[in-house]
This record gives sequence, structure tokens and C-alpha cells, in this order.
Amino acid sequence: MRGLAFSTPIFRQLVEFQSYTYTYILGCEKTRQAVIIDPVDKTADRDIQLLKDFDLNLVYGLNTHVHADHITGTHLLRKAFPSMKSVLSRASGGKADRLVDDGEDVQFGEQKLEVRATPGHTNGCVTYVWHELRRAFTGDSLLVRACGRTDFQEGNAAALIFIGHNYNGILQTSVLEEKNLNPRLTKTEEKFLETMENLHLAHPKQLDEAVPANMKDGEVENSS
Ligand SMILES: N[C@@H](CCC(=O)N[C@@H](CSS)C(=O)NCC(=O)O)C(=O)O
Ligand SMILES: [Fe+2]
Repeated sequence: MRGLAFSTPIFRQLVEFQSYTYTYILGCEKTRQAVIIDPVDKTADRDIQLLKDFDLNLVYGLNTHVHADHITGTHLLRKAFPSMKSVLSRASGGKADRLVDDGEDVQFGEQKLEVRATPGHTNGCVTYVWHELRRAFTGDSLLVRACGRTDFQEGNAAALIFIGHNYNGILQTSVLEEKNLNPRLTKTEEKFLETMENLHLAHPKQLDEAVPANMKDGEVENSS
């Protein structure tokens, strides 16, 4: 069977409920090539099943940055889709099959994502822009009504430009909304820097295992 017939590009937003990470599957309906953005190891089986249900061939597994709150699922997805290449920014200093720089395109069938450097949460944060559908995947650079923390992983509030998580169940946002409603981004630069200095957030629970593993494309000893 040739899978379900889609008449428009395929798009799914998925959640991993331990770290509240949002994962995205994007597919070209004509060639059935697909990418996944910010997959999590714990939900790799779900993602593989969904890709297979849709008869999609995963060509890239992209990470927006070296995550501190979960281990990427790219190494597990590659087992099901052996030609899949993991993608990470060169500026992150981490390992991946393809290292990308600002301005590069990542092609999947007739669709593509533009890589834009959006440092601040980490040095190597990038946003992937899908121009065709006017969607931007910001990782933790910009969150709904918030932005990524800047108190570890070379975080630098002064470098933060823009938004992957939301802890209140709001699934998406727009540049217009955040420009007007984001309590951090509507401040003066001075007040913004002061706010970021004083967030006093607890460290992510998986920080100590996630960062070293994600620097090595998710490969950890004892990982399945
Ligand atoms: N409780 C979570 C971690 C929460 C956290 O630190 N989130 C990060 C993004 S993951 S690096 C963040 O930047 N938060 C900003 C904010 O304002 O909440 C866990 O233990 O995993
Ligand atoms: Fe992060």
C-alpha cells in the first residue's frame, strides 16, 4: 500500500510529557520525504510508528540545540530509518551527521527549511524556518510568553534574539502575539537582562545526563 494520500504538506505537532518537549514531523506529500524536529528518546517508538503509518521516509532528524532537559531521539530513529541524517548547528560544538550554519537550507523532497542562528539560550541555538507554510521552529530560543533561560550552557540574555516548550498547554504562538504579549520581550533591554538574571529556576531534572549525551548525537552508554 502507498500510504495515505495527502494533498498538502504533512505537519504534526507532538508532545513528550516528561519534559514537555514539542516534537514536529514535517513531510513532503509528493515525494514522502520527511524531517523530524527535536525528537525525544522516550517517544521514538511513537514517532517511528507515525512516520510508518504515513508512509514517510525520514531523511533528517534535526535538533534546534543541545538540549538540557531530555536526550534526543535521533540515534533511535536512525535505527528504523538507516539513511536518516541527524542535524545540529556547527556553533553548538556537538556531534551530528550534518552540521549546519546560518542561512543554509535543509531539503526534504520539494520542501525546505532555512537555518537561522538564534543564539542566547545556548551559543548554538538555531530556528528552522519553513517559508512555504510560514512556520518557525524556535526550540527554546522563544517560548510562548517566555524565552529560554540563559543561566547555563553559555547562555547569554544579551544575545537572545527570539523561541520549544510550553508548560501551560499552549501549543503555538505568533511573532505578533509575542511582540505584544510576551512579558519578557516587551521590556526594555535593561529590564529584560535583569529579569533573566533573576529567574531562579531549578535546573532541569535530566540536565546532567542530557547535555553530555546530546553533545554526542544522543549516544549514551546503556542506551537501547
Ligand atoms: N522543569 C524542567 C526544566 C524547565 C526548564 O528549565 N526549561 C528550560 C527549557 S529546557 S533547557 C527553560 O529555558 N525554561 C525557561 C522558563 O522560563 O521556564 C525539567 O526539569 O526538565
Ligand atoms: Fe534548552
